[in-house]
Amino acid sequence: ASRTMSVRSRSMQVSASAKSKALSYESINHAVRNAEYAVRGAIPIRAEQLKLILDKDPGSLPFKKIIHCNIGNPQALKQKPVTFFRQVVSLCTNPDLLKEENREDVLKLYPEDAIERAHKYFEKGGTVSTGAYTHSQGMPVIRESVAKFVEERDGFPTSPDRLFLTNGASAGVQMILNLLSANPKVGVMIPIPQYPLYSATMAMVNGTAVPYYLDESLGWSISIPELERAKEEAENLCVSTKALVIINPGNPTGQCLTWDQMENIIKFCHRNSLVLMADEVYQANIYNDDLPFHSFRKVLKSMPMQFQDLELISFHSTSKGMIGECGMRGGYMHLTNIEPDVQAEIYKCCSIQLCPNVPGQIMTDLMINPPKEGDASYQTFKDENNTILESLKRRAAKLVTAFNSMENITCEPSSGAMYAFPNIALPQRAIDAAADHNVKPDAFYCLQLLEETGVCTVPGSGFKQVPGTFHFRATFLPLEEDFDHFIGLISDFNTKFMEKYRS
Ligand SMILES: Cc1ncc(COP(=O)(O)O)c(CN[C@@H]2CONC2=O)c1O
Repeated sequence: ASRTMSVRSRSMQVSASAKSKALSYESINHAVRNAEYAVRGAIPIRAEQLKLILDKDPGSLPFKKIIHCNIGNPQALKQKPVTFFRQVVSLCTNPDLLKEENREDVLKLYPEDAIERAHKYFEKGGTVSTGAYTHSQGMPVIRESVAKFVEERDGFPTSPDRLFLTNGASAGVQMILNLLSANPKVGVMIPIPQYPLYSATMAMVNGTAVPYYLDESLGWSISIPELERAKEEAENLCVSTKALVIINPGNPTGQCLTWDQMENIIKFCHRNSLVLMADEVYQANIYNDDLPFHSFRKVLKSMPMQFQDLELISFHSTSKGMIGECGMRGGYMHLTNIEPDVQAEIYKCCSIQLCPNVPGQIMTDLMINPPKEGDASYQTFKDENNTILESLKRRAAKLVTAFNSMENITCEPSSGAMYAFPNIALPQRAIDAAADHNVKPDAFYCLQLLEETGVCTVPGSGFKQVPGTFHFRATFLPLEEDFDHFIGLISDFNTKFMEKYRS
């Protein structure tokens, strides 16, 4: 019987391999195949391979570790979580810690205000357990808190019903891009360079990405004539543009918009009947006091009545700021002037996903509603927050200055976000060598940098760029104690690279 079984199972295997697979590269949705996401593309994939080699044989490569500067993932580079936030989330996920009979013991480990805050999520408008599905838009008690945050930040009230908590900003962005892309001739304007969530998602939903170029010579600013040009070019291709994506502060470029620039963008969207998608995930990552963050909602609400029907969708995330809670997958999207029947469709999409994850919802509330002056945990929170902010400011300035001191490299200031995006004037011989290796020139530079130093970055081609220009993106997230070493690795590599390929 066992022999029969083995023959039968072998014959079934043969038949399976002989029959073409139901799921083959050729048979899958080509829209998925067309999507590209360089932040975790070829260079980071190679970095993972090198890491496995180092794990097996530590001395086998010209460096001891990989420095992952390809992704804005602060806690992966040893940034500590904010104490109060993790105290509250841990209290919420272990119900025994909130039982009255355990209070005396729990108070030995947790401050009273953390226990008090944790209870809030299990009261009216909250949940019964972090393991239970919540309202499709997220817990009402948290959406009320976000509405209060928005009103205090902007000076204009909003309703919790216009807020949707999301599994990171990505989930919200993808839902809206999908909703917009009614057919392949619908266009969404996206910045170049851009965070590739946008171009990848537009490919996946069979929409048309309508690129508009940021002006590197003007600090990556957005020009209205360029927006007009891009939209007109799309119209000439019979593409009907429905939305404009703005990332402010910018990723990968780090620029921050001024109030006037934002007003002009709103006017452009209004006169062209475009939905404005405001990606504001880096709103707390502000390093230049002369360029403070303003939300698009605040600017819009401050403008004359004629603009007050502009359709605006704003996105926020727990992945950035001073907290870097990327893995918690928290965030929200905020609808302004979106038609009720369209909001109902967005609600349906959220309901199909059931609900955003509950720890991420709680982290979203903690992000926008941290300890206040007078709370037991306020001083610790304030010290932790300011320490991280001041360090990010120093690292941003230091990395940009370092890039500007390297041969054939120039770099615009990083006034916000988590990245520097230097421009490399690659010698022709390097461009030719890249062609010989069948890789794009800036990818060739990034690959050589990785193979020789362990520093993992993302080539500018992964964010798209003006043809004939070359860039790469590096985060400034390595801890300050490692920062000089990190910069030295890139600087020494660049000197050797330019020496080797100097025309
Ligand atoms: C501009 C922008 N929008 C949205 C997101 C998505 O964030 P969530 O984690 O909330 O989904 C990111 C993440 N930043 C990516 C990830 O790390 N490095 C990056 O460039 C981003 O940079």
